[in-house]
Amino acid sequence: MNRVRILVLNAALGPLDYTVPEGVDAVPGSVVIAPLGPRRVTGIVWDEGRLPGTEVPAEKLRPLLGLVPVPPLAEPLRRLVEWTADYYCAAMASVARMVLSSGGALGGPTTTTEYRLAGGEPAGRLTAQRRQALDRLAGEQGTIRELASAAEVSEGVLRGMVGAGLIEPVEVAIDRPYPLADPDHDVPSLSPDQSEVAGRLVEAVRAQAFAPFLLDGVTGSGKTETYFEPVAEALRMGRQVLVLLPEIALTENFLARFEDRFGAAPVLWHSSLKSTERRRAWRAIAQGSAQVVVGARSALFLPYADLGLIVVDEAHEISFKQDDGVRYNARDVSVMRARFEGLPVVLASATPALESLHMAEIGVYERLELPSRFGGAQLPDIHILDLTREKPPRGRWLAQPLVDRLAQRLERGEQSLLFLNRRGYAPLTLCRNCGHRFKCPHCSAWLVEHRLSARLACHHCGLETQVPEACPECGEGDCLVACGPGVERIADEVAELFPEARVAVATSDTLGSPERAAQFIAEAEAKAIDVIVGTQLVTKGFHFPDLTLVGVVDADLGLEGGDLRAAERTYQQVAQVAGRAGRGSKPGEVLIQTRHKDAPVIAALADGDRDAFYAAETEARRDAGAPPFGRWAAIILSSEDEKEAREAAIRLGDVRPHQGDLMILGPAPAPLALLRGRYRYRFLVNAWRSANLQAALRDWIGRAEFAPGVRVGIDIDPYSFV
Ligand SMILES: Nc1ncnc2c1ncn2[C@@H]1O[C@H](COP(=O)(O)OP(=O)(O)OP(=O)(O)O)[C@@H](O)[C@H]1O
Ligand SMILES: [Zn+2]
Repeated sequence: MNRVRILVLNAALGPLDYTVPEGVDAVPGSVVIAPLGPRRVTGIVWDEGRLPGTEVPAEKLRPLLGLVPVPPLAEPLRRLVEWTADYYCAAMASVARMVLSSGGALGGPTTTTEYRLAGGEPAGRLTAQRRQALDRLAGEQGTIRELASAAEVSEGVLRGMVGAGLIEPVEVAIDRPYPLADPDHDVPSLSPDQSEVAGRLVEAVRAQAFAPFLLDGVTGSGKTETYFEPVAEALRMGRQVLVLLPEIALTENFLARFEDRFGAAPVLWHSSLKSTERRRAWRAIAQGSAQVVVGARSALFLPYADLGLIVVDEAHEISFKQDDGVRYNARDVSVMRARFEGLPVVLASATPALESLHMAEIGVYERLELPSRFGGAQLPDIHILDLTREKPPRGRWLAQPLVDRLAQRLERGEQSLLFLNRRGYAPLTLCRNCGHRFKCPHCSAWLVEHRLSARLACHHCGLETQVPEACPECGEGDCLVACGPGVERIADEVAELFPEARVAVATSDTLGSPERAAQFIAEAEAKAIDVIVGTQLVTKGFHFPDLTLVGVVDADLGLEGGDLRAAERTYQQVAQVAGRAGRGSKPGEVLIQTRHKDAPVIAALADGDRDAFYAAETEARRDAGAPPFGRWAAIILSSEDEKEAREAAIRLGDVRPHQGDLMILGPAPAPLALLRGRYRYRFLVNAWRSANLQAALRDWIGRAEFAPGVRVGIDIDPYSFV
């Protein structure tokens, strides 16, 4: 008799066994519907012998209800699901959910109903809500729910408008094909360096075998143009390509360049896609008609029918690390996927992660270098501005030499970029009268004032409140003081110094949607902006030829706090933002404001001595047994009840393993001791490379018992230490 074991997409359930009814072709990887008590569950038929579970006698098994009409998940993807779950100590079901991440795609129908404005003039007077909907929905099409959120009216209002004929339904085919990309649409002529690198990558695509590359090219060297050639080759071979980008705000720029090169847009994948777009993309990916997919990290787990190449652009970016749900690093999992599938993977960066450089050094990754900027542009001159000597006046943050350079740029009609990695107006607000500090009630964090939206916001849980007129503690009016600068405050300072300058704030608050990002890029390119004040969002990817000055407002900011990669991250951020200067024909200049001009990372930036920085950092990591020489893992215990969290931490501490190859620090209250209403305790584990870290952690946690309100999170290779 034919029985199968399935992986159910519900982490609370173990694997379940079923019989396969006559006529149902269930093979490993098939997505199936199965009965469970009175319910139906979705699952994936797994390979025999690879999902441990208790044997149920055959006569007790129920038959599967049927197959979901999607291609079975291929073997390499099943191995990737297993590997990811095992490596990151996550449930296989949670990983599998990322593969089948478009529930809607699994259903049967091939058309769906969307809505849009019917056009024409409404008869009679409109309610304010209907007016608002008409104003905001021009050019929009989507489900009622999506339109309601776009127009900020209730779904009821829109349904009423459908009834009144103001909004009309449209039948949309889910599987309508995407426009075809043409590998030979507009082929650039590459520089000799670029040609050599591109040639090597094209060869690897043709070879159809696992080959990891580190594409290490200075800012402005044309890494994108270069890796477009192996993309073109994969297209010629009829295979699919995945390009991972760290930030959705960067995609606009990328899409435009992609379209110029290939004559059609790629298929987009990110978390804010509309559900119909998601279904269409998922199905096209699984059927093989999506040629090139550009996406955020979650695109990595999709069921590509015939993948031929993976590119991870800005591969050093920490946003490739997911910090909730399955805590994985898309950069590392990309390499594993390439290995299981047998294909080349390219990690591209001007400031590679130390871990990636190390892999190149020991010969695991092949290193391809682009040592100079494209078109003869020079790397910018870098100067240190010692804030202990050049103090800005009270309440100001830009030292005089930087102000002078800004003035010069404005005079010459060139653009400047000021970088400060802090959103909002001020990181802390307090009452001048009683000293009350505005804190988030759910997190151990200050509320950040955002003047552009007149709100106080918690950057951890998203809480927002209006800025109060009076202090909630002492009741005194007009007594709030902003402490320290955020980008909005720097923008104010520039506006006061140069009232005629056109200043733009560029952060995730102001460039949150693709449309706004596109508008910002268009304005900057048209030189309608003189000074950009931005966070890490503007440090990478952007190419504005007339931008010739970069000011780093506070280079010391990233060095504070307990981040074990602080120096590396500071180096990367400053080097990336410096890389925005002088990309065209005019030379660029960078001023770095710091109070610690002798700190090794600042000195390395000043000397432009990347090799010295990486060498010193490598030695420091070796001494500390830190990655890539040793490994870290974090365990985070949390509960809504402080005492419960603390006791769980103590209990886990009591049963800690004593092994020579593991060092366990903690438990200690996390730096963010309260997050989203949960109290948090942390352990940090430092392991030798040879230790079986995951097995030790699983065994350790398995030995402790926790109250039901306690959550246990394991973070392998953590990037966040809060
Ligand atoms: N072969 C080429 N032909 C024409 N233009 C090119 C070529 N190579 C690069 N460019 C142009 O040079 C500029 C810089 O290239 P690109 O943005 O790809 O650099 P990058 O290496 O990705 O830099 P960064 O790491 O700073 O983002 C872009 O405007 C790009 O279009
Ligand atoms: Zn909060």
